[in-house]
Amino acid sequence: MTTTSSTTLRTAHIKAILGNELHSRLPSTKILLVGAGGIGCELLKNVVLTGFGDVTLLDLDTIDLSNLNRQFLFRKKDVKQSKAFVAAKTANQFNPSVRINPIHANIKDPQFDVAWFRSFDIVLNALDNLDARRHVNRMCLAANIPLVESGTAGYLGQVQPILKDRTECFDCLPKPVPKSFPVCTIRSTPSQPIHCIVWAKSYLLPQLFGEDENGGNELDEAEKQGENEQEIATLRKEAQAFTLVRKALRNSQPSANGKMNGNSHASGSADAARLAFDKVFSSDIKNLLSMADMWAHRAPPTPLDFDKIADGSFVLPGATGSKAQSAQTNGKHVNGNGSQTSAPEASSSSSLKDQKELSLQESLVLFVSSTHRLAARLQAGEDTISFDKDDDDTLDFVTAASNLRSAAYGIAGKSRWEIKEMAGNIIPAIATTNAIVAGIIVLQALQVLKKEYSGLRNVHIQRKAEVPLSACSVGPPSKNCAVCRDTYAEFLCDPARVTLSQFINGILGEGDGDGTGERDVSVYEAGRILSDPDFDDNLERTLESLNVSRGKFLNIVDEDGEWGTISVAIGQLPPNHSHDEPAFILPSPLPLPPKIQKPTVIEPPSTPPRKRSADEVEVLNGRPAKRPRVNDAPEVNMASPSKKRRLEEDGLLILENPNEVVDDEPELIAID
Ligand SMILES: Nc1ncnc2c1ncn2[C@@H]1O[C@H](COP(=O)(O)OP(=O)(O)OP(=O)(O)O)[C@@H](O)[C@H]1O
Ligand SMILES: [Zn+2]
Repeated sequence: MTTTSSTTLRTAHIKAILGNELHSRLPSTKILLVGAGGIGCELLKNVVLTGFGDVTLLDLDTIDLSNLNRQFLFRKKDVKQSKAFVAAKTANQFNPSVRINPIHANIKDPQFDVAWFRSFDIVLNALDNLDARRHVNRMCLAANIPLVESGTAGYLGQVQPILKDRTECFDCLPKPVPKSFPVCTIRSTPSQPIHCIVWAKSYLLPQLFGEDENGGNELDEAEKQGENEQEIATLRKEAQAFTLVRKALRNSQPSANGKMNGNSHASGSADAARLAFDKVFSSDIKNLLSMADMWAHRAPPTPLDFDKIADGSFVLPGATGSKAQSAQTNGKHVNGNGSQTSAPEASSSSSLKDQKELSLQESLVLFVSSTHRLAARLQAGEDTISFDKDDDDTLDFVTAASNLRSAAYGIAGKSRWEIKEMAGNIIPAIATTNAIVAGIIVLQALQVLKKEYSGLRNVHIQRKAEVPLSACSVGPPSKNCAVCRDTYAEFLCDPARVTLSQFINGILGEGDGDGTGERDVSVYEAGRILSDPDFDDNLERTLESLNVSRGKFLNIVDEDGEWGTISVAIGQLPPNHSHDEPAFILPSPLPLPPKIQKPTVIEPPSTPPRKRSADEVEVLNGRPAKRPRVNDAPEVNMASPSKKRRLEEDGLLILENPNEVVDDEPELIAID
């Protein structure tokens, strides 16, 4: 059989489905596929088998053993290799005539600038985090390249085609913020297993093995939010007392084999695990109990007793008879120095051990042994240890500590398996959901390439047996979106030779102030403000000295809120650009932002504008401003911070929250 005939046979079916015209375009269509994980592997397979011929596959990660259950392009021998390279090599065998260019890198790296994005016909996202998704969304808008965005969470999945000025972008709709808990719930009044898990993972583990020496910032914040002052003061003292335990963990010699030493005095030196236990599960709880008010309407916790748990005589209130006994020892024998002959982590080779609930005594043994293992790592030179769901020592520690805390607060315990899932924020990935999503991505991509925009759909995979897939028409861009409503432009330059004022004047050009030309503007990079009409200190500095480089965006915001924001991507000069020419190339034509309907503003009292001092404004080299004007979140409407500033300059004081105390402003007018 000749090569031609085998190719013809290979493509006969797909050609019949797609039609000659579209099918013949696929080999030369340039696709960027971002992410070679669960969705990415399925998608690469689809892309290759559909007949696309030029694929760039980018992923920053290496293969982990836990990926193998669903990332079917990888085998055990590939663990620790680059995902992009292995996926490309495996998928190439499905169709050797496809060019797959693997890149092992972060999509946010500066070399992947707008011009690079523009070199593709379409971008397909197979990512797993908001930050990277937002970045690609923005780059595709700036480059005006269609994007198909996707995601799965267990049985749920979603595919969203995004076309500039035609559809909603990824940021048009606000995204849910990750769940957080009030600091006092975590630190003193937990009522659910997750509170104890978060405490063990995000408070106790960093306190003992991480950088955070007193968790002060969190408490300062809680105080500002108006949480109970006395409780905060107690928590502050509690945090300071960790210093002693941290020292012991870094200096003490844990007893042999990770066995717990029931009596610190008997060993001649304080045992660090015992010290940690006594502090957090006994003294700290006793301190909290001394605040009677706190327990007037809720069940008080029970301080735990190391020795009694170790010898099996500890009884929690409410536990009675044989239940109490089995809850504590599980019938296991405990020897004289408090070590259990079969520690849970060593007791069984079966994975079932991960799924059983630990007795109080087993939690204690695990607490001591994991503390010793982590302390040994610090003593062996590790600077700090933070939680990683795949690091057995940290997972054991969090399992033990959260279960002990749950016991003290009368909360149900959780197995190591459940804790891994909860502490690791794991949403089980289901290969079938990934496969369905990957199939839909290709269908939407084909729709985009055919330019049949009426057929574009936001598709959801849902857990409804009657309607497993829902396909909704795509919405238009949101009028208020601070990402896709910007006017995009590109400024090619050598950041070491271009000043901020050259940039501003160049982009605004010589117009008459009607969207172009000289007008009052502020310039931002991400959350930093680089200049505004009252702050000109940076104007003669180079972009490089302001840490503005290739791949970043500078936003030009109209001070009067009359014109839309211009979002300028910084790109590279062409290699043949002469050194004698200006060190930048302006976009042609210059960006012309749309006119904005001016919001009605209450006439403020006239007060002379106040010049800002340098330390009040942006602090360069990445340090945050004392009082940042805008935050980093793309949802922020860039017009509103400057509107807020204008009002402030006009004498109105805008409070961040209703409790903010103002001491130097005698007259306040409350406005909504
Ligand atoms: N900024 C980024 N640049 C490049 N690749 C990225 C970036 N952020 C995430 N990725 C990649 O996106 C892929 C997402 O795949 P997936 O959701 O299956 O995650 P995973 O890390 O493989 O699995 P799990 O998180 O369950 O261990 C990962 O391979 C990840 O490395
Ligand atoms: Zn948008």
